[in-house]
Amino acid sequence: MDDGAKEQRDPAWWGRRAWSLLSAVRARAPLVQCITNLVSMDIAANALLAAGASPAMVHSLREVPDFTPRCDAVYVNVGTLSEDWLPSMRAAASAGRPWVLDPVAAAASGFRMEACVELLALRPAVVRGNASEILALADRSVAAASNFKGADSSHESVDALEAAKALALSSGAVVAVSGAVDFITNGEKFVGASNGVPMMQKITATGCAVTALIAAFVAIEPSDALVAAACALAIFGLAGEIGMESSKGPASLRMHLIDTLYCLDEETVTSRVRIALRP
Ligand SMILES: Nc1ncnc2c1ncn2[C@@H]1O[C@H](COP(=O)(O)OP(=O)(O)O)[C@@H](O)[C@H]1O
Ligand SMILES: Cc1ncsc1CCOP(=O)(O)O
Ligand SMILES: [Mg+2]
Repeated sequence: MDDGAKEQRDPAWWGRRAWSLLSAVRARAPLVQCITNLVSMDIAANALLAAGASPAMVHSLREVPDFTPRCDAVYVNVGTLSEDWLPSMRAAASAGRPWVLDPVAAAASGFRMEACVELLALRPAVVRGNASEILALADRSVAAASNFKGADSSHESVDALEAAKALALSSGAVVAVSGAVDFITNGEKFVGASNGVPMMQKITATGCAVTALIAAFVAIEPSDALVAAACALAIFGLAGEIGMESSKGPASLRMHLIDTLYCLDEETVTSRVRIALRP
């Protein structure tokens, strides 16, 4: 077992790591370029701001040479992919900044799957998807199944563990599968983050927002994308958990989740983040 793995067997270590990364995001306000889908722009930008980062929804190809090199991280999301945006995604992903991919509804079409596969070859630090997206991407398969649900998952995160491992090994990226338990792997280690509430699935683009948050954490910790991704997922889930205590349904949860993300303090993060290295 390496030294990192020894530390990571201690749940309290994760609480301290999550707090130190959130504090660093607040202190350093990393600039995150987001080339993300039209549905998610608002919640992703608000989640980044509430966490202390600076979002910039900049997607013109002509702005990439000037703008992207000045960013601390890049977030690419194919949720409302079009021919026009793919060149910007390629260029931003190739600009030498750490970047993160959200393969929304990867199996929706051959065009989308090919785009995801091409982007994967540009070495994202992290790929975060729901279980159906990670299963499809690992297989490079376009949906034939009758239970295909587009941007929503028709699988549990635990169903995609092997796929996540294979995808991490074939791409070199850290792969995060979200769900009741979020699983994060580099192909060797598996970490589980179990904060969150099921109602988060009833708010559109929560997955996109947490991938944006992963990009902000990767900006702070580019050399350990596994830790960055696990801590971002747990922090976002914790904000959902606490936000749910004051919410009646998806719309109020959206508001309370963002407020909670903004207000999280050291005591709450260190005592309530639930991350564990899996055997
Ligand atoms: N059953 C669940 N219980 C707790 N949290 C969940 C559950 N399902 C999803 N989440 C959380 O909701 C967020 C979005 O995940 P998910 O719904 O899997 O992504 P997507 O929106 O891309 O389909 C993540 O933070 C995840 O941890
Ligand atoms: C509904 C929808 N349609 C295209 S992108 C999108 C949002 C998907 O968000 P998430 O992946 O977080 O569910
Ligand atoms: Mg998604």
